[in-house]
Amino acid sequence: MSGLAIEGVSHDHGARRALDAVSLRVAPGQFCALLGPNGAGKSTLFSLLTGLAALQAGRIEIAGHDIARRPRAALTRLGVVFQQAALDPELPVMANLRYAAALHGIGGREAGRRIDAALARVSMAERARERVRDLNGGHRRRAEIARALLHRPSVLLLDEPTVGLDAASRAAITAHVHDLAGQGGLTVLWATHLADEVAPGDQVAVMHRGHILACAVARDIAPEGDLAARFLAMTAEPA
Ligand SMILES: Nc1ncnc2c1ncn2[C@@H]1O[C@H](COP(=O)(O)OP(=O)(O)OP(=O)(O)O)[C@@H](O)[C@H]1O
Repeated sequence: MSGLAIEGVSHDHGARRALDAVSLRVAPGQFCALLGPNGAGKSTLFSLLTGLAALQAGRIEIAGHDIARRPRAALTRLGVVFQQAALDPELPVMANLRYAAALHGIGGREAGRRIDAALARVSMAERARERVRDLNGGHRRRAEIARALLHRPSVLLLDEPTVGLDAASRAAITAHVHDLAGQGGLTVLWATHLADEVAPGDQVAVMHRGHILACAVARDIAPEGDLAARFLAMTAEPA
């Protein structure tokens, strides 16, 4: 399948099991929230999806390419927005994106076209000439998302992309990325510990202590509509 497939992935950090037989499928064009408290294993899963850590057990396919057997093919289909900023704050958005495009071997007019398109997708076209340092937190994150779209990935990973943002910026980024999936056809895996970033029609994988506890449409996990309360109940630690 051309979305994202994770099958039976287990991972140990020394004696500590961080992931235990994790399986998850995200269909093409679907937005999936990976919802887990601190220590659930989200970062470990992301490091496997991005090829930063080697798979110990199980299988990962990105847009139909097995990450262990065809890492290059798999990783070129993947866009990643890391928690840490990937843009140079002293440079304008445009210069940052030209550099990022060059890293993908994209230059000249094609780079200009891709940058314009990527910025337009996150409503940032008018900020191309501003220095990253001068942008507010929400616009910085949107510029990071534009960077991740330059090579036209089919799967986009975002690792807690709203950390440190105010409520309005959080809502704007969440809406933009939902649009990238719904209208743009991107497959999105969005790691968060905030249930209010999930729309009722989103797929949600609830993760806790290295396990996927539930994977379904949000309104099926919390039929009364209170996903935050349901999430807390599912992941509550004994007092
Ligand atoms: N390098 C490491 N060495 C040892 N244990 C680790 C290492 N990285 C993660 N762990 C442990 O693995 C488990 C999963 O951690 P991970 O960082 O993947 O979770 P997370 O859901 O991303 O949490 P957070 O939101 O706090 O980053 C935790 O128990 C953590 O302490």
